[in-house]
Amino acid sequence: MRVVLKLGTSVLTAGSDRLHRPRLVELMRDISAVRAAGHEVVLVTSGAVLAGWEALGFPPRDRTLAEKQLLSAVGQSRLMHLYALVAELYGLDVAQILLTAADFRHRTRYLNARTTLDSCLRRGVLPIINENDAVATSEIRVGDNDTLSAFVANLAEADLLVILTDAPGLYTADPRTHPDATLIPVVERVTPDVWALAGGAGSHRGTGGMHTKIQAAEIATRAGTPVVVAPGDAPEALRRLVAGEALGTRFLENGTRLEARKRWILAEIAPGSVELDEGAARAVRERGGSLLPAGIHRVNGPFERGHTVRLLGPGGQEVARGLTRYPSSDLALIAGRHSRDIEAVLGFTHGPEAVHRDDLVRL
Ligand SMILES: Nc1ncnc2c1ncn2[C@@H]1O[C@H](COP(=O)(O)OP(=O)(O)O)[C@@H](O)[C@H]1O
Ligand SMILES: N[C@@H](CCC(=O)OP(=O)(O)O)C(=O)O
Repeated sequence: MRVVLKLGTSVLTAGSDRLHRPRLVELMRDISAVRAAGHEVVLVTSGAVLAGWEALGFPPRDRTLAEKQLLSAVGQSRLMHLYALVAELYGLDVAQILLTAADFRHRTRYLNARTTLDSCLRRGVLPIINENDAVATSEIRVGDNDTLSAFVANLAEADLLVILTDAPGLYTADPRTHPDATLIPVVERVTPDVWALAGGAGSHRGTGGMHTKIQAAEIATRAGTPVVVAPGDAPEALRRLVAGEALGTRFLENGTRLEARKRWILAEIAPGSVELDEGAARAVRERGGSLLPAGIHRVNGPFERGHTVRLLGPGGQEVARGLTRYPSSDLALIAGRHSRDIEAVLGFTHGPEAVHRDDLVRL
């Protein structure tokens, strides 16, 4: 299972006004146990602003963007330093990936982020993601890490998104102000009724309260990834959730991940195409295999890396549609050649496939 775990500031501080070291150790132990059981974990963390505030001796609260940027610039490296220290206790290496909304919007940046994330997971390194607050102006900010974690779950094609927070889950009303509110264990679909539970603006604490968690749930479940909002102080929360235990609120996925992805690929406008030889057309059509450059005899561009292209059989009929890993200019140079020659021809490689089977929809 590939899990994206989001830790809010409230979890990392454990009710105090600084990063709570013992809590970090507990959380890392939980992550390490889940990884030892064979799962992949991607961490999305908040806490940079808080860490900066702590490092500068708790200056008076100032919620302007400039101050947040300063505090996160100071705090991000300290936050990572702490993560590296506690990860080392469990023999884990960590990697820092800082993203903004622009990285999800631009195809090439999106694909590059995905490649780096994949490389970390392949090498057993724990990727730790936060918003790049220091450079994120209002137009390119995601703005809150709940939403960021949903974008990351899509990027990573996660099987589960776990959002740990200081509430035990989604309640029928904000439990801080409504002591009689009760836990909702399962949300089948994010409807207006569900949105209404988050309370109006102003009832939220932290960056977004429950509102941004529901938004994250909507984004991820729509792409086929289930989401759990659970209490960050529950012992071994991640291990228990991955094992299927009911804890907090579970938002059920809306269709399968593959269907969501295929819908997305088919919805793309695809002016570019590649013409396949008989063998490649058969491999793609009959076995749903990846398309290698060797099976391409003509490239009809222009198109960029990550664009949707039509895969045409020898008779000119469209056999499939998929996302190309190479732009048309590069693909023209490696068409008809063995994948092991890619690096020699281009001077770099984005992998052996022109279109990977995960990115391909047969027609
Ligand atoms: N319906 C609700 N159920 C649970 N919590 C809610 C609800 N509405 C608002 N909240 C508030 O959302 C808070 C969690 O969000 P937030 O403070 O932003 O945490 P984090 O730092 O983990 O993102 C809870 O402490 C709670 O006061
Ligand atoms: N990027 C910011 C966190 C923003 C955020 O969404 O915080 P939270 O509501 O605590 O998850 C930081 O590192 O401080």
